[in-house]
Amino acid sequence: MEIPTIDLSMENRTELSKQVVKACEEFGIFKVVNHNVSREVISRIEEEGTEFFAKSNSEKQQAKPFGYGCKNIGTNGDVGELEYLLFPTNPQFISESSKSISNHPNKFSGAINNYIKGAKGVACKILDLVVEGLGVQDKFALSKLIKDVESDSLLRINHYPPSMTTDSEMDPCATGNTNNTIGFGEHSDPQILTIMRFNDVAGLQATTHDGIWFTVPPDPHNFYVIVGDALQVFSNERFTSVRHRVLITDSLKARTSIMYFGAPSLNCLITPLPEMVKPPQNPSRYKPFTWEDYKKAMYSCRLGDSRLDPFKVHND
Ligand SMILES: C=C1C[C@]23C[C@@]1(O)CC[C@H]2[C@@]12CCC[C@@](C)(C(=O)O1)[C@H]2[C@@H]3C(=O)O
Ligand SMILES: O=C(O)CCC(=O)C(=O)O
Ligand SMILES: [Fe+2]
Repeated sequence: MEIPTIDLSMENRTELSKQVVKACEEFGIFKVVNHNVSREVISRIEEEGTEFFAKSNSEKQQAKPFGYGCKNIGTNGDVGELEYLLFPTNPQFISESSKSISNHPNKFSGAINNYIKGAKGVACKILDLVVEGLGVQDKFALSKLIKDVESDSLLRINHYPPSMTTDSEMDPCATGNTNNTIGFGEHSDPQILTIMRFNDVAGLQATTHDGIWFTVPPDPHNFYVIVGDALQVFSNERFTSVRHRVLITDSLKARTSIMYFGAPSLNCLITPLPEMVKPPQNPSRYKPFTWEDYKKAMYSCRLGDSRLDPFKVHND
C-alpha cells in the first residue's frame, strides 16, 4: 500500500491539481513534500511540546483550562494513551494561554504561531488545488473559509508516552503502554482538512475505501494531509473523510504528532459546492447545515461515530 506523495514545487499546476484530486479521491490521505515550511519552524514547536510534556503532572494540570488533556478525548468517555494540548489557532488566545503553559510565553507563542502560519499556508495551497482540480469557478471557495478571521481551526499537539518508563503511582498520567495499545481510537476528522506531522515513531494507521488498515510511515520533515468530514460534504462525496487511529507499538520513545485542523467559521454553511451537484444523476447528498450545527452534533457523539449520518439526504 503506497500512500501518494505530492511534490508541491511541481511547476505544472494542472498536473499538480489532478494529482491532489486523485489522492483525495483514492486515499483521503497523502504526503506533501517541498511544502516550504522550514525545518526550524517544525523543530521549534517540537521542542516546545517536548518541554511542556516533560513537566510535572501538577504543572501540566494548571494548563487544563488552556487546552491540556490527559487520556480523555472529548467529553463522552473516549480515552486514549496520550496527553495533548488542543487550542484554537487565534493568535490572541495563544498569547494569553502561553502564560499558563510555558515559562517563556513569548518563545512558546512564537513557535506555535509560526507553525500555524506554515500549516495554514499548506492547507490553503492544497484547497486551492482541490478547487481547481474539481473545476470550481470560485478559485478560493475553500481556502477563504480557513483564512476567515473567525475560522474555527484548531491546533493539537499529541504526546504518546513510551511504555514502561513512568511510575503510575507518581504520575497519574503514566500509561504503562504495552504493544498495540490504542493511542487514539478510530475516527475521521470533522474539519475541512488536517495538516499533520509526526516524529519518527510509527503508529498512525488509516483505512482504504475497502476498510483495510494500513500504516502511515513516519517522515518527520514532511506533512500528511487528511480529508475531513466537511470536505466530504463540500465535494458531495466525491471525496470521503478517511478513518484513522493510532496504535502504539514502540516501547522506547515517545510519539509526538502535531495536527492543524482547518475549519470554517461557526456560521459557515456546509453544503456541496454548486459544481459538485448535477441533478438528477448527482443530487446533493446533504441537507445544508452550519459548522456550528455540526460541532454541536459532534460533541454529543463518541469519537468513532459516523457523525455525518443525520445530515444526509436519502435520495432513493
Ligand atoms: C469524542 C470527541 C473528541 C473530538 C470531539 C468528539 O466529540 C468527536 C470528534 C473528536 C475530534 C477528532 C479529531 C480532532 C478533534 C479535536 C476534533 O475536532 O474532533 C477531536 C475532538 C476532541 O478531541 O475534542
Ligand atoms: O497522533 C496522530 O498521529 C493522530 C491523532 C489524530 O488523529 C487526531 O488528533 O485527530
Ligand atoms: Fe484525527
